[in-house]
Amino acid sequence: MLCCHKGDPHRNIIMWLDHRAVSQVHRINETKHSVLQCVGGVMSVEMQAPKLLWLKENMRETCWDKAGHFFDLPDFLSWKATGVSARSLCSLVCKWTYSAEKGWDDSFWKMIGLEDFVADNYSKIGNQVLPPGASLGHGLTPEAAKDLGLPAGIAVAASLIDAHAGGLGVIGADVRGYGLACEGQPVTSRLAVICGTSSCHMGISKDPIFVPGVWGPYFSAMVPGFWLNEGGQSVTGKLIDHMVQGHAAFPELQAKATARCQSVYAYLNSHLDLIKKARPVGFLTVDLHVWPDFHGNRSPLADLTLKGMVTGLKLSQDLDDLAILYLATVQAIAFGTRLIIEAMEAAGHSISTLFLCGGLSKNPLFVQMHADITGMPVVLSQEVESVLVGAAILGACASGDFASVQEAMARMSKVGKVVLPRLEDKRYYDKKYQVFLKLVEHQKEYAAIMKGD
Ligand SMILES: Nc1ncnc2c1ncn2[C@@H]1O[C@H](COP(=O)(O)OP(=O)(O)O)[C@@H](O)[C@H]1O
Ligand SMILES: O=C(CO)[C@H](O)[C@H](O)COP(=O)(O)O
Repeated sequence: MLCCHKGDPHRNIIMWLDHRAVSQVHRINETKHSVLQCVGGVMSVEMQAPKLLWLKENMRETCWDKAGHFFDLPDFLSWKATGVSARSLCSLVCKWTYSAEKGWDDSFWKMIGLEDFVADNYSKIGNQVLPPGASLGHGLTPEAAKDLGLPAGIAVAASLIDAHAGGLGVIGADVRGYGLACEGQPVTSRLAVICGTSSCHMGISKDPIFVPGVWGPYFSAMVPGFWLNEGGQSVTGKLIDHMVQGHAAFPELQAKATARCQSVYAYLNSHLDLIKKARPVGFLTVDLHVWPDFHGNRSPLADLTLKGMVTGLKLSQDLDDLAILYLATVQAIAFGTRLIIEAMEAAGHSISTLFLCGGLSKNPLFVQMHADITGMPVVLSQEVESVLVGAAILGACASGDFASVQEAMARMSKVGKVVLPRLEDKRYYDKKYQVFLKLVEHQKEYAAIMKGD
């Protein structure tokens, strides 16, 4: 989020999934600057440096020269709540190239043409940095308290990015008694997957691990004292909505779901159960395959030019076709998670259990497909809004209820349900995964053919 001092107050935000800064991110990546090592070797177009450069190059007079501060959303919210413009270590490290050990790297900002920040000692993007959970100023200001209907002075914590708050809300749960492979193992064997509009894959380690195409290692950016690697998929919930809502049978689906007082996804899931006959539901996509990068690939390919692909379409467009296309899309997202996990494991992570949260974790089909396709058990939290649990953990630390984030995590995250993989279906998913990998290989070949003379 970027906040301008003057200009149109209704248009002072750039959304996280905004991809306008393509030319800027290419130039940033061409510098091969050492800070890029901590974003998987390639900076994402979604990060703040390319967006800032875009603003300087395209809105110099109306925004760049006049802006008081440039904020990430969580820092903007804590500033509005307390009047304190200190930034969270999480946002600066994960999105703005700040290093927990070395601070800002002047040479990077100079090299990409944003030397202005160096000259004014980073006052507009943050020169006071606090660990997530630290108490900010004097808490909620009287003005913010009035807006929120809360007492003034309530403790406000230095924030976490939403995905990181979700990770904090699930990854530390006590798993004793569920027979999970991660029981009695270090917390580093758990991968938190926060699945909403997009998905984020948060793995932690005791020592820094460099995973090509996966962001990090970021020290203490999620769990204090641990390094964080963050994989991600730029559109997941958004992709499912897009595929379903854009289908010719969507009006029929909507009418039928409304008549049953169900969400379209609950209706589709029960429709798939009806048409699967005796076979497992996942087998309905034997000849329908999707590559899910409709908005580029964030991890592990780090290629924003990639596009979505569907193979196996027929002339019919009825509710069965919609349901099967929806299933193939859900599966494609789960295959994307498998690809990210493989990249993380190849670099040194050892992951045995997934902890899912976010809007998509409310969808039982999405959860089961993640278990089946990765071959790992999926833990769902008791409190489905785990991002809010993460925020509450930070608040509890800021108000002094817990001495450390780790202690608050262990006490406040709770396992709700465990979904096991159907290992008997493994061979089928292994074959579909082979096709999945071929799709991207072929897409790259098409691009090369079209580039040739
Ligand atoms: N009850 C539900 N059943 C199935 N899918 C859901 C449900 N609720 C939300 N979703 C999916 O989750 C996505 C939004 O997730 P959410 O975590 O709310 O978003 P954000 O990441 O923007 O905070 C939607 O795009 C939708 O696909
Ligand atoms: O910052 C992120 C990753 O670090 C998330 O992608 C961001 O929080 C947006 O999430 P969503 O698109 O699901 O709302």
